[in-house]
This record gives sequence, C-alpha cells and structure tokens, in this order.
Amino acid sequence: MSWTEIVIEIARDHAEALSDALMEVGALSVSVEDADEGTDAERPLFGEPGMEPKEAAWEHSRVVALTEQDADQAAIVAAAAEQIKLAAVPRFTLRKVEEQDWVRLTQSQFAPIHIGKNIWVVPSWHEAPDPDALILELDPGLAFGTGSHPTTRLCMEWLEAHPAPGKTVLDYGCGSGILAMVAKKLGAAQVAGVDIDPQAIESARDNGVRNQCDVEYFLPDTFAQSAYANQRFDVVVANILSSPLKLMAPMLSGRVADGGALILSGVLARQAEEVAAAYAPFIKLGVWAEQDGWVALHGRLGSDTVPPARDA
Ligand SMILES: C[S@@+](CC[C@H](N)C(=O)[O-])C[C@H]1O[C@@H](n2cnc3c(N)ncnc32)[C@H](O)[C@@H]1O
Repeated sequence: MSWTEIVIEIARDHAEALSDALMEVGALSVSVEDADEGTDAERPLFGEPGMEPKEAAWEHSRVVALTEQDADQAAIVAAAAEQIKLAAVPRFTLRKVEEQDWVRLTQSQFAPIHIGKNIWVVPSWHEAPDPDALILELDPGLAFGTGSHPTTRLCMEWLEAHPAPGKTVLDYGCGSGILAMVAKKLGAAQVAGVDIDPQAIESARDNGVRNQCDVEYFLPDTFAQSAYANQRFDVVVANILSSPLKLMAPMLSGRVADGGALILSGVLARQAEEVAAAYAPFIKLGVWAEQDGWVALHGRLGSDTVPPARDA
C-alpha cells in the first residue's frame, strides 16, 4: 500500500494548531519540522534530555501530514484551514510515500556504539561486534541513555578507567540504567539507580533483566525509604543538568562514602566552575575529561586535592 504526504510550510505560530486540525479532518499522522533545516537560516536546537534547554524555537515550520493515497488532500487542507480560521487555505505540495519495511528502516539507523576501550552498546537486532568486550544490549526507547550522548559516554569511560570490583555504586538520574549496568558488569558488588521519571525506572528494570544485571532501581521518595536510606556509596555518578546538580550538592555529596568518588556529568565546559563551586563545601571537584563541549567532573570525599584529569 502507498500513502501521500501533504507538505505545508507555515509560520511557527500556526503549526501546532494546523497539525491538530489536520489530524481531526483525516490525516493519519502529522509531524512538524523545521522548514529551515539544512539551510543557512537553520537555528541550532538541542532536543535530547541532558542537553541545554531550548533558547529559541525555529522560525518557519513544515507540517507534514500522512494520508491515504486516495484521500482528497485538497479537501483535507481546506477543512483544516477552516477549522482554525486561517485567512486563506495554505499552499501545499504532495509527496508519494512508497511502502517500505519500516521496522527494518528504523533499525538500520541504530548501529552498535563503541565506548571507551572495551565497551559496546548493541541494539538487540545486531550481533555483538566483539563478544569478548563488555556488551550492553540496549534498544533506543523512552529513557535517556543509549551511549550516543557525550555526557553518558564520559561517565562510562570514567567507570571503565576506575573499575570498582566489590564496591558500591549509586547512579543518580539513571535513565535507561546504562551507567548502573556498566558499573555492575565491571564488578561492583552492589549498585542502585534512582530516577525522577517512572518510565525511566521501568525501562532500567527491563534493561537490567535483559542484561542480567542485578541492580535495584528507585524513584527518589522510595529510595529514601529503602534499605539504602542512609547508605553512602564508594562511587556516586550523576548525569543530570548543571542546575539540578547544583541544587543536589548537599544530597549527592552526602551519599559518598569516605574516600569515595563523585562523578558529575551533563555539565557544559563553561558551567564547570560554577558546579564545582556548589560542591566545594563538600567535595573538591575538577574536570576529568571533555567531549564535544561537555565535561565530566570528579573528586573524592575527604581529599584536599582534585584528582588528575584523564589527559593530564
Ligand atoms: C541525562 S539523563 C542521564 C541518563 C543516564 N544516566 C545516562 O548517563 O545516559 C538524566 C536523567 O536524570 C533524571 N533526572 C532529572 N532530574 C532528576 C532528579 N531531580 N532526581 C533524579 N533523577 C533526575 C532524568 O529523568 C533522566 O533520566
């Protein structure tokens, strides 16, 4: 079966309403894109959780509505325009969409990711490229943490460079559970993960089962009432944005055992000093490594000095 896409370029202010109206009058699905994407007018936007909040949305939108091939596309556009009382029916073009193997197409966009020296994150439909490596089977899903983002990779590389066999690890802001699972696979004795998002907890638990990683995951309030309520950990890793990290300084520092390590990620290089300043009353933090403008900070509780940077 084939479909036809209706493509309408429209001012950003109208895009959301037009997209809702198109759905109501017969479109099968609608997406709104940046009409300036790929041109000199394109504005940088960052959408992944863990990245800087959007400062400005794009200027011009492209609304793309999928319809049955034999639908009356002109009538659909006219009805949608009338529904939201546009002054005129917007101009549109049509694109034919051939049937494809959508599952295969989507899957082909996610390849195994090599991280650090010996870690591979491998989608379930791929063979592990190196069966002797530390393999995490992870599919892209609702929770952040597939290893594609520098903030995640920096933490994974830190964990690999500082294995803690037999130690305790807390992954605060665990998302998919990727960091907790790396810690566990590197030999940590006891690992806990916490996230504010119930969907993240659910997917972290699923991923734990799939990867045979015995990690316990909690929402913050249940964590505070769990057997871990007063526990301090040998390693605490938190990949969250700089503002919440600053607010959490007393809480996260209070979770680190004497001589234990704290690793913070989700921090832009220019934010490193202010984040380190928020933790200074508790733990001396310094930059461990930088990737694509993001840094990971680290420090040890009770140490007067900042541990060396990776490339020092
Ligand atoms: C950037 S993701 C990191 C996910 C994963 N740890 C990684 O490194 O890829 C940040 C995660 O922190 C969670 N988060 C944000 N604020 C939080 C808070 N105040 N307490 C606990 N988790 C939080 C988000 O729901 C999200 O899953």
